[in-house]
Amino acid sequence: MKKISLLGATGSIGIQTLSVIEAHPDEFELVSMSFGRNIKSGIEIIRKFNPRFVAVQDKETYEKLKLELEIDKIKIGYGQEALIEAAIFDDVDCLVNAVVGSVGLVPTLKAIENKITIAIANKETLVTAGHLVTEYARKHEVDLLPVDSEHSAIFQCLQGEKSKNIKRLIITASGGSFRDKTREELTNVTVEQALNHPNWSMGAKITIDSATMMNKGLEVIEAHWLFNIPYQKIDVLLHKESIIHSLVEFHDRSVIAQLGTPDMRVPIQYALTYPDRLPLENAKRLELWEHGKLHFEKINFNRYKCLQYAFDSGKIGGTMPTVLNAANEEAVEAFLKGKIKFLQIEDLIERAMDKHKSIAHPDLEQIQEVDQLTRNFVQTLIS
Ligand SMILES: NC(=O)C1=CN([C@@H]2O[C@H](COP(=O)(O)OP(=O)(O)OC[C@H]3O[C@@H](n4cnc5c(N)ncnc54)[C@H](OP(=O)(O)O)[C@@H]3O)[C@@H](O)[C@H]2O)C=CC1
Ligand SMILES: CC(=O)[C@@H](O)[C@H](O)COP(=O)(O)O
Ligand SMILES: [Mn+2]
Repeated sequence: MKKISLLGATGSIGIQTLSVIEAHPDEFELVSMSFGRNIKSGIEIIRKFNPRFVAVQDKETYEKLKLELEIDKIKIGYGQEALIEAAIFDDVDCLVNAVVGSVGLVPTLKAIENKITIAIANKETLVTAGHLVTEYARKHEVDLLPVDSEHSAIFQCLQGEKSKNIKRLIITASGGSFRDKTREELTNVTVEQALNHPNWSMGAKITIDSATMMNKGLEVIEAHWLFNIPYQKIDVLLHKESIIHSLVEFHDRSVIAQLGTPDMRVPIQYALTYPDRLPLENAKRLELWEHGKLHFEKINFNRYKCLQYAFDSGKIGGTMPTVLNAANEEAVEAFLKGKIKFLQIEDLIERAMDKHKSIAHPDLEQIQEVDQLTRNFVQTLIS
């Protein structure tokens, strides 16, 4: 029985993780969990899965939850300390980090210190402090298992392979909601249009990231850290069907790809069962003949500026990816709230990066400081 702590239980990845846990009651047990403020969904999950500890985002949600739950044996808490407690609660074997944003960083580091295997969906954590997370994982001999579909694909392609034989990683990108629009046509796009991803049903933040192509940028940085591969050996390929989840080219020109219908339960379950596999009964089988043609296109970096910024920040290194991530988190939130236009997201990121002088090999404190300063700077520009 694998004991799971799940951060971000009410989200898109969280709910799908719970469906995997529910499908295999003899394999997995939910020991602890967190959510933000979505108390209705949180209570449903608590009643169904009976976790021993629940963390919520703030005191107000905590007070409401206390009134709703008459079950004494569930411990609850709020804020950053509670998020950490949920991550490392009692005898947890595996932390599924499915929270959104860099708030997931410290709980991840603490879980690694406690020798808990990490199944990581929360890509912002790896972008903002990939060197710290991977150094910690090496030092404490903890597995860092990818949940993001592209990284799970690469991870599966690399099973039994030596990393010295890799020529390049090829990360596929759907192009997001606006892939058929020109840059000019992006000027007045709405939040509702941006949230309409062609292939995946996901949380709001990542869906906007897909539309700006920042999601792919974050994934490039995530791949750099997870697979210890230089940026020069990472390519992005437009593939609008999201059937090929990513590919690895080896020195002998052989290319291995991982395919499947777009269903996040597959990479989630693989991270939970690795190196084994379990059936996923109600997942749609891939029948390639149903798709007829698959499409591929070269990336135009002038069209997708956020992807260029992500490569730039990764190559500069130090605290520059922290700035990229924090500026993006703030800008996307502002766009979702209707405070800025779609194309201003990339402008704000560019301005934050231009202003910043990267600090090499930052420690946690420096990362947190740069993260906060960047957020303040972007908020000032917005207001
Ligand atoms: N969705 C997907 O298919 C994929 C997602 N990912 C990555 O996985 C992560 C989660 O994505 P997704 O599930 O789509 O996101 P969602 O927005 O659907 O869910 C986010 C979860 O985090 C909680 N949360 C949000 N902010 C805070 C906070 N400040 N403190 C504590 N908890 C918080 C939310 O709680 P509440 O509901 O109460 O607000 C919710 O449970 C992201 O990093 C994303 O990039 C990667 C690959 C695919
Ligand atoms: C499901 C998943 O892993 C997402 O990150 C997905 O990749 C988004 O698709 P695009 O960013 O390619 O549009
Ligand atoms: Mn992805």
